[in-house]
Amino acid sequence: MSKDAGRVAERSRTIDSVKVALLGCGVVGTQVVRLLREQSEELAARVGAPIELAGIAVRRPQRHPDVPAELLTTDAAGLVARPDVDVVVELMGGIEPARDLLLDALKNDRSVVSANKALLAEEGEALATAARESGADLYYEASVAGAIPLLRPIQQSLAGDRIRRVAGIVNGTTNFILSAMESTGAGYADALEEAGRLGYAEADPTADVDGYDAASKAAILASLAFHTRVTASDVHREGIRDVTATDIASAKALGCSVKLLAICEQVDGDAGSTVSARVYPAMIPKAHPLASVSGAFNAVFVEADAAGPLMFYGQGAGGPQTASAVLGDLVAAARNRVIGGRGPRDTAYAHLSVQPMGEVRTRYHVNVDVHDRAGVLAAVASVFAEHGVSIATVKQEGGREAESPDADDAGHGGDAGTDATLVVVTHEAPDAALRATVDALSGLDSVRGVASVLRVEGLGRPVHALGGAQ
Ligand SMILES: NC(=O)c1ccc[n+]([C@@H]2O[C@H](COP(=O)([O-])OP(=O)(O)OC[C@H]3O[C@@H](n4cnc5c(N)ncnc54)[C@H](O)[C@@H]3O)[C@@H](O)[C@H]2O)c1
Ligand SMILES: N[C@@H](CCO)C(=O)O
Ligand code: NA
Repeated sequence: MSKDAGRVAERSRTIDSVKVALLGCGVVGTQVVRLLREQSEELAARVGAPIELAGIAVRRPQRHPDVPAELLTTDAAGLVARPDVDVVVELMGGIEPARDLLLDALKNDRSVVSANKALLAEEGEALATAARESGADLYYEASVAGAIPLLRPIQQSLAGDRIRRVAGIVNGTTNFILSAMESTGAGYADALEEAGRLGYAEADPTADVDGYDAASKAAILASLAFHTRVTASDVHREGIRDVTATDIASAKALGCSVKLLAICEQVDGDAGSTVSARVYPAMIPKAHPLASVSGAFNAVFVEADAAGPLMFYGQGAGGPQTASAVLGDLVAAARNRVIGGRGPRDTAYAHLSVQPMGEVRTRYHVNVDVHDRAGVLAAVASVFAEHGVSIATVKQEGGREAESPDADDAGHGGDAGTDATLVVVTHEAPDAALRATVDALSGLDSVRGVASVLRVEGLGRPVHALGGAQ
């Protein structure tokens, strides 16, 4: 009998209840405690043995009057090291001390359940290695898209298929802000304030609005979908701070919505396959199902060779919602303890390198503020052409006809009433070419400035409304 199998067999002989150490009792932890209490009999029936809390590590015990005092401890390391603990549920967040605590737990054959995307995105390899070596389980369904069952379908239900792309809305706070901007015409600052008032945005919203949270989730998704290792720092990241009410209005005019997308793709090239993982706000056609995902909801498209497109939709955040995913993982880990099984290992065998962002091909919507004078359109178009960026459509907004029909038309713009905006939508081009185009445009005499650049993502569907084939 192998060392692993021996350990598993020994566990199944000795377990008459599954003992859980809970680390952290905040928004999610409180709900996990509640559900464990309220559903204890059903959970015992599903697992085959009762799930019992061995202890709860908190910072300030006096802040948890609803929890039996004998369960509370400020000594998280001591709790994890207790010999009767079978599963450690980590809901503290942050990298340390969570990392060391979970590595210790796994090395000592405690299974681990965590909702900590920052930790999983950064230290997934070390944690998976520790789990593999000890034969313990490592589950983290709650870390991406909260309540939505997503990681288990990717890892297990689609294990026989080949996933090509995982793309979607994985941050509820930013989706709430962008939806509010679209529905009310509000600016970014007002929408953020509203998100804070309703409890979606945290006091420091940086992780959400600057895309760090979504980048961690993208790293986890790309690693699982493509059987490789992608960390948060491998993910190209742009947040939503610079999205303006004008961007949203421009998108609307083109039949699009602006969404903060996390996109993970396997890219097959002559030199082999690479993985692209990126987070940025992009226009998507309103006809695309992701465009109608509003408020704090999440939705993720998974495209696999045989299965085709699949969509996962639901609440990606919130105490009870996230606790649902944590409990699902806990039941899986507890069942394995009771019956002597073991969950699937992470299979990071592909060792794919990450495609540089400059090589990623998408379409772009560019607003160029210009002096409305003869030749400006040709000058702007030639800059796109020189950089190999093909224009699909161009439209002029404002300018002499619209704003100042009686103005002297000598063709020397720059004075009030002679400004215009060229709205350019391109065909697919490499990101580096578009960046160089924007830099060069800013140097033209006739250009007042590049007001905005937003990517346009069809996500597998042609963007007919914007002109030209993709
Ligand atoms: N809230 C959500 O909607 C949501 C959704 C998905 C994932 N998550 C993840 O779940 C985890 C928990 O999130 P939350 O919203 O419950 O956070 P929270 O801040 O409400 O709770 C965390 C708790 O852990 C405690 N804690 C932190 N360090 C500790 C330590 N060293 N020892 C003991 N206690 C400690 C804090 O005092 C706090 O009470 C995070 O990793 C978060 O990213 C949260
Ligand atoms: N802050 C995250 C919580 C869920 O991970 C969000 O807004 O989606
Ligand atoms: Na999930």
